[in-house]
Amino acid sequence: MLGVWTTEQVRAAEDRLLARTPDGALMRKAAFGVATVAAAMLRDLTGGTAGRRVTLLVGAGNNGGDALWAGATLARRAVAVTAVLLSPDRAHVEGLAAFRKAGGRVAADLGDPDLVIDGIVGLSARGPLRPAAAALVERVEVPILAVDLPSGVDPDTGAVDGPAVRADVTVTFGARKPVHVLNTAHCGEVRLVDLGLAPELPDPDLITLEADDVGFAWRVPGPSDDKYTQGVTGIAAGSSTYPGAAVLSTGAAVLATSGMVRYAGWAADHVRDRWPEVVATGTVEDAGRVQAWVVGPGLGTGQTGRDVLTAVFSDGVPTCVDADGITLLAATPALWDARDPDAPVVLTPHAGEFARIAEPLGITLGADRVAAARALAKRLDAVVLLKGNATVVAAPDGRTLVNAATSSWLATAGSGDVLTGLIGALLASGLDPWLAAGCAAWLHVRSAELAAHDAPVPASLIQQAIPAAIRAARNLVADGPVKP
Ligand SMILES: NC(=O)C1=CN([C@@H]2O[C@H](COP(=O)(O)OP(=O)(O)OC[C@H]3O[C@@H](n4cnc5c(N)ncnc54)[C@H](O)[C@@H]3O)[C@@H](O)[C@H]2O)[C@@H](O)CC1
Ligand SMILES: [K+]
Repeated sequence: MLGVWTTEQVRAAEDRLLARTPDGALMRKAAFGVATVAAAMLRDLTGGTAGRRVTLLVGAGNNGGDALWAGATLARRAVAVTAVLLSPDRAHVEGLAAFRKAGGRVAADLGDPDLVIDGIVGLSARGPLRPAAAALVERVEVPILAVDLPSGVDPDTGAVDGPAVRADVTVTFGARKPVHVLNTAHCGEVRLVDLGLAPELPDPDLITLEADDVGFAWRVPGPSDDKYTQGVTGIAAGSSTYPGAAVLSTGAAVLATSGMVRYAGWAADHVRDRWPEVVATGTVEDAGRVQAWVVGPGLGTGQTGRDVLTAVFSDGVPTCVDADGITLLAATPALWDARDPDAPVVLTPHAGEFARIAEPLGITLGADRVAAARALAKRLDAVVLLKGNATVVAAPDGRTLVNAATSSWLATAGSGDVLTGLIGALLASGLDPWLAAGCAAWLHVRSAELAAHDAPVPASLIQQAIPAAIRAARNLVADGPVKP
């Protein structure tokens, strides 16, 4: 599990650390980390460092100071370093002096570099790149290393509202900030330089799950388990128009649990044909006992859908509501009345579904996706999994995790149905609903990575990669769930 802290939290922690650290020591440590990564990138790109060319884009604050100190270190290693000062009067004084002393050169233009270091703006960034910086960045044709964060991207929301740096690698300091998990497309690979900040940091604002967290959370059957004790997942999905949604979500649940899966709905024959191990019936009432329900994928938004949702809620078990289920709740809020207040609900909207259900409640999906997901989770007393390139999962109590996509191959028809089935299986296994949604999101991304191999991948192949993704997560957990 990796922690993520807001810029306000990081700033306060840095102030406490700075108070007991010699002047300039933290900046030099940060800059040394930048120089080390820059040298490694140069070696990868060109086979060496001596005589290679690096251009620094230097803004007005300490972020530019980091770049200048890093430039000084590189210049001492015989790299030809040029600095373009975007605010020459406000450039970091000590950093600039060290840079010049080491043999760095100040110039008005980019030159012809092998690598560019973005030290335009860091933690204090507000809004997109200003025109002069934007014009320079637009002309960069070589890899970019961003200092702390890619300039022009909002540090706390990852939002981009105009010109911004798209980095290949971002070297950040002390703690990950929200931008690093919310906008991996602009950050590229994120490296963290340890500044010794940990003792000063409060509890993280967000977390992001790693493979071993997911492996640890996955329920492994013991010798006394049978098909019922591991949790039975119920799937109420599909219609004559969308039988495929039923097959995809049910199959994902089958592959994600060694317990049992029941299906209730129109597509029972389709489901049985593809997944003979599923106990399939026509209605929720006939389905038998389950420990969690999935409701919504391909369900339709008419009276049948409303009846199914009501029947599922009346069962009083943890429930994941997706797709048409969300649209139904948005159109007919009275459907919530059937919910047992003690039974957790997980909602899995994409941006459009989020707007549908949240806007009537006065919650809009703006640049701050974390704030929006948290507000809706609290308001509806439900876990909200907001889909997107970075998936945000907020619990009603405020716990929030972000799962960053590593590519966009998951954005394919039916992919959401697979995710829903995974969530259902994890809910049925008794996992905390927030963690269940987070682990499912992680596994979904991993399955797509394994299935895609840098090519388009249909949802049915993402589904087939589920066992391999579970194995990848579980392999990191020695002898089962023993993590302290
Ligand atoms: N505080 C510390 O202990 C440390 C800070 N470090 C560095 O210091 C950075 C923060 O430095 P600062 O607080 O001086 O601020 P920045 O360097 O982030 O920003 C400097 C100034 O740029 C201007 N600015 C804001 N948005 C802009 C935009 N879109 N385009 C152009 N200019 C813009 C503002 O006037 C702002 O005050 C961190 O990101 C990190 O790189 C590191 O040296 C590690 C230690
Ligand atoms: K930067």
